[in-house]
Amino acid sequence: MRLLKVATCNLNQWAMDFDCNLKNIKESISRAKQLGAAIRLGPELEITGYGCEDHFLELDTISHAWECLKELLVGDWTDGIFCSFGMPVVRGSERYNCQVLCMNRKIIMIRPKTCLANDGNYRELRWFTAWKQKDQMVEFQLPPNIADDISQKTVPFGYGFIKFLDTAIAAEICEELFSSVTPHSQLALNGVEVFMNASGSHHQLRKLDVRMDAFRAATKSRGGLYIYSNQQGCDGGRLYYDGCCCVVINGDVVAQGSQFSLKDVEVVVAHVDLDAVASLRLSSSSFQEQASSETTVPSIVAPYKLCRSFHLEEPVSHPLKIRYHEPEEEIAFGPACWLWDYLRRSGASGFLLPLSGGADSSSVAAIVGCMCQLVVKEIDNGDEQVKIDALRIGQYPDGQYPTDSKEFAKRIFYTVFMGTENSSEATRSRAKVLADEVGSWHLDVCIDGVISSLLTLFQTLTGKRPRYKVDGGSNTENIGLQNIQARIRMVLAFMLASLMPWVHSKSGFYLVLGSSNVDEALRGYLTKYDCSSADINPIGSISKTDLRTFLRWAAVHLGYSSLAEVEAAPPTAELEPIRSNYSQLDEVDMGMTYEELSVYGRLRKIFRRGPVSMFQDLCFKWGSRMTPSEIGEKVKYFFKYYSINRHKMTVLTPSYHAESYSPEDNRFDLRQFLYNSRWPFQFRKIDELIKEANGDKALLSGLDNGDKPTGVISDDIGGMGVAAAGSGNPNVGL
Ligand SMILES: Nc1ncnc2c1ncn2[C@@H]1O[C@H](COP(=O)(O)OP(=O)(O)OC[C@H]2O[C@@H]([n+]3cccc(C(=O)O)c3)[C@H](O)[C@@H]2O)[C@@H](O)[C@H]1O
Ligand SMILES: Nc1ncnc2c1ncn2[C@@H]1O[C@H](COP(=O)(O)OP(=O)(O)OP(=O)(O)O)[C@@H](O)[C@H]1O
Ligand SMILES: NC(=O)CC[C@H](N)C(=O)O
Repeated sequence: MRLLKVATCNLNQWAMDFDCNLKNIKESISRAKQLGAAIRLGPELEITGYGCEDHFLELDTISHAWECLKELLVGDWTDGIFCSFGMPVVRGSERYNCQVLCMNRKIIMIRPKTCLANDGNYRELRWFTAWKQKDQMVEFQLPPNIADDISQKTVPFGYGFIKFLDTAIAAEICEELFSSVTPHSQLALNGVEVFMNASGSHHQLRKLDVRMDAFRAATKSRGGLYIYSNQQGCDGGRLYYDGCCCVVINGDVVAQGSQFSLKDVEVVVAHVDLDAVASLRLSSSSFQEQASSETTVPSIVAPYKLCRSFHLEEPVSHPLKIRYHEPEEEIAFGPACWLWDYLRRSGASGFLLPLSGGADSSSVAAIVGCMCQLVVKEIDNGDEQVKIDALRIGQYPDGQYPTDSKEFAKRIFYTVFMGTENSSEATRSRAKVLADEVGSWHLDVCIDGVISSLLTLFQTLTGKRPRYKVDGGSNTENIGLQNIQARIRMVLAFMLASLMPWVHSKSGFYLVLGSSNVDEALRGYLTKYDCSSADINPIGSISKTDLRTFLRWAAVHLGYSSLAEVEAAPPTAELEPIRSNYSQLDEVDMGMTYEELSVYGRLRKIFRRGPVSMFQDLCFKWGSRMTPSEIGEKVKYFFKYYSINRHKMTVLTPSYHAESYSPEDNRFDLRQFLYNSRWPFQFRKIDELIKEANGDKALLSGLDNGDKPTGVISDDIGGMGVAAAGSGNPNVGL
């Protein structure tokens, strides 16, 4: 037997905070050593933090990373433990994203990433070059100050693996695992038994199974020990890195860390028998045949043993059932943890949320409540760092600390209902009841006085006073009157957020939370610079359909029972007067349902459909209940409003990135914002197709929601109901 104990970790790094990152790295090594591990793996670019972005272009960033690495190497950190550290390295005139492999105060090898992540949220090619040379490693000259201090001048650099006396180990860096030609397949045939994947991978709803399936597939038939490490938390941007460090052997998960947590450092270990890997490989004739003819990958020798022979001091790790969160839990915990990191790192004293009693702002209130619950739970579990942060943010007197989530919420969370004559008693009271359940400090204000002052000012200036449509006003007047209310709310929200702490004799400021959802953004059904313009938004990339499912879940599982009523109410902006024969409803106003918007949103972004191909897809999907010309009208209507309002995406409040259908313009869904909203060429094509399909007469039978006409659209494109994280959702891109 070759018994090997390995440790991997989730680290809550912060881009450019080298002290914080180094502290976490040291803590993870200490714990790995205490647990008796022979290997410690950390996340991708852990020394700088993964999300440094253009700071990677600064040479300071590279030299600080070396300075931190030197500190690890001159101390006893790497004594007796093989460590992988993630950091950027400059070689000549190229910058590489590397795993630096060290042991016993020496660098054994530097492995640059060969396949960079450059889709969706990732832009690694902007900062790094992919290492392309696969046939030999090169000699890397260490920076002089490092070389002197660790008495080592050079180190092998490149693609390859390390032959220890009792096993062979290689790095595989994040995206490489998901690429078409994976390093691990070639390395396994070269005899590599242990793979160390350092990753910087963000949370996306229902994505975890894609990752877990990849680890299992990498090792199930060809055998192998796969160790995965990831960042966890908000490292300074819109992404939440979702940890889930784990260890997999021959397709079985034997250790799995948390996906959502407030901890700065989480270390998991596994104790495995590497002979199980050798034995599986030797039982496969095809593996041996292919191994015997595989091109030789460069390797270097490290004269150390990492394994122990048979002993009974500790059992080997057994296969575990993989833990997947339900999507509703993902919506609660991911944004809650992201908010906590943001809050404690921003220097703010809490959050302020304009709470309308509607589905969106109520979801945000529930997420903040969930954050408070997690904080109290973590303090209860003995997490000192969470306690220190909570005491500081909550400004507790000496000797007191949070023991109750509602009490904590009262200190750090203001909610404010800003009613007008157009608000209903139902929404006002729903806001109040939910605030009581969550524990926030709730304010209820009437802003009619401010609105009428503005209108009087306008009248003095122009001699005219706009009227609502129901009172005989034009469309322009109607929109103008709505937008005044919406924008005043934004101004008032920021005013309260900066001055309420002063009113309550507290220091600091509160961050304003936004609560617009992805569908409203996509359709542009929001006022530019209204209450959707906030400091940060935890639900900005989540669809209304998913939020409603979340509300039903949260009513039960977070204990905020009033959310069930919030969910059941029809969505309304309450910006127009309510009359016996009129009340404003979102779906009527928008000219489409939220469910339809979800379908358009997914087809547009995830399936990269333009107007014409979206029309074609929807003919298959909706063909049994709508005519092609009806579908054509719907598609045109959607694209018209999408394009008219695309400019609003340029100023969208920074949002937690949770979904691959997000229309967020700044980092993820990069598009122009001035369109010809008549789409003349595309709409003409749709008209031609309708004509060819014989217009209104052509009804396709047997093809509806559940059918998958083109093999592209899955039947869950409308929302969360169907697929949970572990159920193999085909819609998630990594
Ligand atoms: N191409 C372009 N590039 C850059 N900017 C452009 C632009 N076209 C217009 N604009 C600007 O955008 C303005 C129009 O946008 P905006 O001011 O938002 O106004 P608008 O989109 O006309 O109206 C807001 C809509 O949101 C709805 N709504 C629903 C629910 C809630 C809320 C709420 O806020 O609570 C609002 C409301 O009913 C109304 O239909 C123009 O006046 C102009 O300043
Ligand atoms: N009466 C109100 N009091 C406080 N805030 C409000 C009020 N009306 C709207 N807001 C704020 O403005 C945001 C946008 O308003 P909108 O009417 O579009 O609501 P929404 O996006 O449907 O959200 P909700 O479902 O929370 O009403 C809301 O999410 C909320 O934060
Ligand atoms: N850092 C990376 O290489 C990211 C890879 C991949 N797209 C992921 O999300 O996991």
